Amino acid sequence: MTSPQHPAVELTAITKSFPGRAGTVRAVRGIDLTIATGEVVALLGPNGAGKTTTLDLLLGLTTPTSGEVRVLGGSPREAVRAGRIAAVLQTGGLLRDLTVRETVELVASTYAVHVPVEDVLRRASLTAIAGRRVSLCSGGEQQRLRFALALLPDPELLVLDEPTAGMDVAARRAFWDAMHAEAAQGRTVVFATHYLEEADDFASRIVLVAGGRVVADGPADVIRSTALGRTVAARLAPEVVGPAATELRALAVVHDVRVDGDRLTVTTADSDAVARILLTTLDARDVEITTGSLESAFLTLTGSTPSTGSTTPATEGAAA
Ligand SMILES: Nc1ncnc2c1ncn2[C@@H]1O[C@H](COP(=O)(O)OP(=O)(O)OP(=O)(O)O)[C@@H](O)[C@H]1O
Repeated sequence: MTSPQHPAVELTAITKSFPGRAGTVRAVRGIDLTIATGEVVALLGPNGAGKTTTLDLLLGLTTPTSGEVRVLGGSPREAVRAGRIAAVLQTGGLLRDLTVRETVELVASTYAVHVPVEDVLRRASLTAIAGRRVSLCSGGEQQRLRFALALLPDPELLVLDEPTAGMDVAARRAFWDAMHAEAAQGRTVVFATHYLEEADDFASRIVLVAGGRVVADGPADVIRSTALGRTVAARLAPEVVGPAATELRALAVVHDVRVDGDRLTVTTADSDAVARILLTTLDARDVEITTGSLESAFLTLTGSTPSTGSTTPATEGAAA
């Protein structure tokens, strides 16, 4: 299924601008991104971060203003034409009067070669509702139908734009269960999401996008520690707490020290060093090291919240 000699995705110095009433909207402002075959990558970012534009570039639905997009070693259009890349987009053409199976059969008839219809229905957990009219399907079921359609050409790369938007928790879980099975087959999956938990739970790598740029890229725990460092908490003898807080605040690797009774909580870039001091020179008890939440990391890195974020792309050429 794979072309190991090429990365699945190579974006080099990509920019994309759109003309807008208030001037040029710079939706993507210089993204370099390489995604290896078999990776499951979340593009996580607030509204207007440039996620959809980036996915559109991968799918050849739009071309970059500058820079180069390579997909599976060729152009996006070549990959789409060969059925090597497929997408589940937020909206898009389902015929309401057809049943689920009829929809899959219709789209299958447009491919010279495709995966058997019953196979994709099963993989998208649609077999039980294959006879249901599309107009009677829930939003989650319609997304699973779009997913089934994306599986028909047996793509190497699946691109999903907020595939679970509007789904309840159970529907979201069912959707990702189906996606997990596809990823386990070695398919590369790139998806955009506002949901931190979704990125954290499902992706092996998170690319945090804000204002048309990549602001962090790595496993969720790396992103957390980049943004926040870690927290070391411990209990100390009451007479030691005050001087210990002063001593720790003086260290360059310490961001913050909070005192609550005999408990000290230290936010630091070097939790090992702080734990060592607490244990060896301050005789601390109950030492705990934790990483911050991804939610806080997101706030620190992008300056906005993931689901209600208001990071706006820069405009230029407008009278300020
Ligand atoms: N065709 C277009 N014409 C003008 N501006 C556009 C166009 N497409 C996108 N934009 C603008 O570019 C910016 C980035 O949009 P994009 O849809 O890529 O962000 P996003 O991260 O996917 O946001 P959301 O999470 O809200 O879908 C936004 O300010 C958007 O309004």
